[in-house]
Amino acid sequence: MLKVGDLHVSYGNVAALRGVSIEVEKGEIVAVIGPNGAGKSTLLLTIAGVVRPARGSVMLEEGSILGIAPERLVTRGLSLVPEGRHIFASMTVAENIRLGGTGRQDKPAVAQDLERVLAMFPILRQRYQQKAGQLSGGEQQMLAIARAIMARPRLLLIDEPSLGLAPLIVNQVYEAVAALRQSGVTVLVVEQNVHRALAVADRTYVMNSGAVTMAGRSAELKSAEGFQEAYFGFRGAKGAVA
Ligand SMILES: Nc1ncnc2c1ncn2[C@@H]1O[C@H](COP(=O)(O)OP(=O)(O)OP(=O)(O)O)[C@@H](O)[C@H]1O
Repeated sequence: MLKVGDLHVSYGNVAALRGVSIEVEKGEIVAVIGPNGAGKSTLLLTIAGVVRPARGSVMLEEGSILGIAPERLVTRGLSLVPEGRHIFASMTVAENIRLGGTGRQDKPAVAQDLERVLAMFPILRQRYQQKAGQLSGGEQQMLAIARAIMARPRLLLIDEPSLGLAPLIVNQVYEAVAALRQSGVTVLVVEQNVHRALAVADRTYVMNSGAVTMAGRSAELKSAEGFQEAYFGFRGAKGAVA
């Protein structure tokens, strides 16, 4: 579904990605974990066409998508839920959700998808006519995911869905992410919360200082030899990754 090869990205003289390669198979949930500043968001933003790499390749289903603008990538089946959600606070929940389907011609299917996201996030149905700015952080995260789903992505990129949310709300958000698999959406999620990422993802990449330092099946990764070093970049205290 997605093949990223040898990506190099710099912001001025800060090297954010130093030769990152990852692959995501159709139907998988794949996580990218790593500490602050590892380059996780930069990786997602580069795949989504927001940031231009100095070098490397990004292939979506065999075709290069490098240099294609984010709004055009949506029509190619790739949507991004950015960190910080970026919902429109002064618009209603309904208006925000409908924005995700803008540009789609298949109106009956849009109506079906609307029902699907409201079934997935019942709280959004309850808050349907409220201003999005009145929602809690967790509800806004759900709204951002719902809006992205309305574009019918085949590949959904999600940046730090648990950021700043209470554990109970994080559960709901992650239940929704897990449920996306049933609707045939492939997911690449960036997460600082190692426990959540490993619980939801089939496979996980560990990043540190702009490079992939470890990768494997999530179930095996946490207890794998060298995981602490891969995550922290040095031998961290045993059990330090929660
Ligand atoms: N717009 C920018 N301008 C300059 N440097 C940046 C910019 N965005 C990110 N960086 C730097 O690039 C590196 C990678 O940052 P990035 O946000 O991709 O990491 P991250 O793993 O997503 O971290 P976090 O979890 O804190 O968002 C860091 O050193 C960061 O300071």
